Amino acid sequence: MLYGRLDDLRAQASNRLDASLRATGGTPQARSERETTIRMYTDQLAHLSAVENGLCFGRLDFEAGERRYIGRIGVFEESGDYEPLLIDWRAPAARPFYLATAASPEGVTRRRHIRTRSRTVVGLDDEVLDLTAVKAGAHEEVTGEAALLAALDARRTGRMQDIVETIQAEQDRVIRAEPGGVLVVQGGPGTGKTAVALHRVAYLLYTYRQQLSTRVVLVVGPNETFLRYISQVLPSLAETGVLLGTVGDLYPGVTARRAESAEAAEIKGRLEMTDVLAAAIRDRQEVPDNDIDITIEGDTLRLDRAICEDARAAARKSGKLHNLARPIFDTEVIHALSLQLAEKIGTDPYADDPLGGDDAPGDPQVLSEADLAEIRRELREEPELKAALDWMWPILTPQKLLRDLYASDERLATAAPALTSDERALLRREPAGGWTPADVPLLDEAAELLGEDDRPINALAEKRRRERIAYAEGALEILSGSASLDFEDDAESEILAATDLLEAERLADRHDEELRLTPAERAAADRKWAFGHVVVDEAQELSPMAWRLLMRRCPNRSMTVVGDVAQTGDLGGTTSWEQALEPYVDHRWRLEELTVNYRTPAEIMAVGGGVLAGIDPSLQPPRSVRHSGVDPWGLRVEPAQLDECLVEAVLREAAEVADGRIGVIVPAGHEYELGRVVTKAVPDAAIGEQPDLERRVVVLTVRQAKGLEFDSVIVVEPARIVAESTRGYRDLYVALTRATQRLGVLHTAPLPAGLDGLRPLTDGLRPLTDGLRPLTTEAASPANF
Ligand SMILES: Nc1ncnc2c1ncn2[C@@H]1O[C@H](COP(=O)(O)OP(=O)(O)OP(=O)(O)O)[C@@H](O)[C@H]1O
Repeated sequence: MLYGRLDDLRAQASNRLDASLRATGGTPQARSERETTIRMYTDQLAHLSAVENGLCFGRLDFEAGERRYIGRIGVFEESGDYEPLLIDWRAPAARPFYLATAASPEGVTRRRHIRTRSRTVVGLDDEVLDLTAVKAGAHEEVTGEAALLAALDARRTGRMQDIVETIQAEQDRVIRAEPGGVLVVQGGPGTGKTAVALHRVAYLLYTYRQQLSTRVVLVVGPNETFLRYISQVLPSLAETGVLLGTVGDLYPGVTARRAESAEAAEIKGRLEMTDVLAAAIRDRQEVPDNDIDITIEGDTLRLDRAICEDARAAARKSGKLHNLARPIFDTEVIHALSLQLAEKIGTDPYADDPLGGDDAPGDPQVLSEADLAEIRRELREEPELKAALDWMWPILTPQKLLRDLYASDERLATAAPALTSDERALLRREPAGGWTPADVPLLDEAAELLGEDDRPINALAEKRRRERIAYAEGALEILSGSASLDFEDDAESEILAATDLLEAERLADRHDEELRLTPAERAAADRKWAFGHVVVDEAQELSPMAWRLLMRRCPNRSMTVVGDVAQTGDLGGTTSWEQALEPYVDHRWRLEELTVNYRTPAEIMAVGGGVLAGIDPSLQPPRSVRHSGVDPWGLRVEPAQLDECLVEAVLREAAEVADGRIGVIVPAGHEYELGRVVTKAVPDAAIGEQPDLERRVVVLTVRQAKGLEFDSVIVVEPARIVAESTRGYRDLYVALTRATQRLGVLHTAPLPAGLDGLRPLTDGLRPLTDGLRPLTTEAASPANF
């Protein structure tokens, strides 16, 4: 019945779309409306297709006999009272599905999880919400335990899946929290922070669609690979129109793919770079050491240091941004030079009047104000002077400012005296070669400090608009035919002309809309876009400069910030939310903590916990929701055997996880060398900048593995991972917590401190496991769905 209704809705949308596509011609307004309709029905069809799988996944039975079905979207009866057939998981009426417990049943007597494959029910899990029926050993904090464990034990696919069927109570609270202000969601590895953040976006769009769909929600992730990994989640929840990006993507027109050292990125991320940029701009406001002679109409004028210094002081004092202050600088210089000329002319009683003025010779006021204006105009056109002005106060783009700064030891020394010479050397680079992600917040900051002179762009836009109005007026004239000619009365025809013009303007604006992009596309192209809500994932990795950029994009401070300060790997990242957020919102941010680890089985988390204790004994690892029954293994080998053993380990893990995914996490800089070793045995293993996560085996660094997960993980050379960064132990903690089932550690050097919970493989690389063991499962018969 539900799928029948879904098919009807699809057929309806499809017919309407066809009709809109078939329609042709019409007024510009009709065409524009058709465009909107086509977009609307296309979106509707995409939404209805997205919910095909798992359309209905839950049922609630209430004490009073009421029954509610919970699903991915709301579906209503076609006629009558439009009774809900299926309740959208985000609607308040669906909430007991996630919150009701035996201790607090909210009127619910039974919660049913319905598992489907295509359109067929393949399993039901019932929970009777009655304290007397609670089974010994069941987890009280977990709702829908059987369905949850089935989801957690499922093989990974290389793409993150939605969790809409098994959202847990502590996650539900975060998902449905009010959108205002900054909400920080802190949680250890695998606590569902990413999943929660994405479901929160879907919830906010459902609840506040009007405001958010036009202002757009921005989701920021740590890298491209991660964004691809999560990219299916929102579409599977029938939500599109959200902008996903890294901080490096947030400067329109710049693609930040250049690599650089972690140390250089850290320096660029420091807050003091705002002072460096401000100083770099001041450094571009130069005065000449020697006087510059400008010849105009046979007279030589002297552009001396004093004139330039006064002009510079006046332009700086204006308080305008660099590019916007240039006209002031020009005016001051030109004014001083024109006075020089006036003085020359005025003090030479025998001079011919060069400008044909009619002042009497000998009169000190030989030039009229009009003459002076003419002189100034001529001076403005003088190429020599123009070149001098361009040199002294150049109009700068952020790109030029930064490129020139990095390319010059002198400029760096002047702008960044507080950095050590070694630090400045890390910033030094030749202009060609593109931008790094850490450059992007600096470009953004520079754009703010330089100011954009948008007058030429506005003038062009206005010109285009007028052309379109003229065109639309023409179109209207043709449409209205001779109607306006029938008016005899002058006044009336004037009124008509005015309304015509209004209509023409409206049509011109409509025409603009016709060419329009979706709000998300417009947001991506606009540096000054103010997003309706911003979600930051792996937020602990953001540098202070990156925070500044994001706060600029979110002036209403409606943000969800998710991360784990124990997992910070970037040298410029934060280990304190307080420190990161205080400059922008002071103490006005809320903290929610997620405490249950859904990804990593308890055996693996015990190993991770040992490393975490070494990082900071006050940090608690999250509680794992399940055991796997498989202890993580460790194998020390001779360096000469490493390649061979790595291949063996990969093959054996592949056999263990059948069609699951294996992640081989290696020290940075060794991904290609070890990747080649692996690809010899597994030719389609993925390596590289943006590895394909859907391949069975992926070789990657910790930085690339951030936020990802695999059925089985092999960590290679942990001591080297620790040694390569001052945050090496945190990196190791991240690496150890990527597995959903199995973990192995292969090493040639002694293990780093804290990593002593591994089971040594004394007998080589024989298969170890007796399989995963979920804690409890309870299945009801699929018959009575
Ligand atoms: N309620 C849930 N039901 C089913 N699966 C869940 C649930 N919560 C989390 N998971 C699963 O647990 C895994 C970890 O979730 P997620 O990646 O969101 O965690 P995280 O806190 O962002 O981890 P990390 O900090 O390590 O990146 C994912 O596979 C996710 O689908």
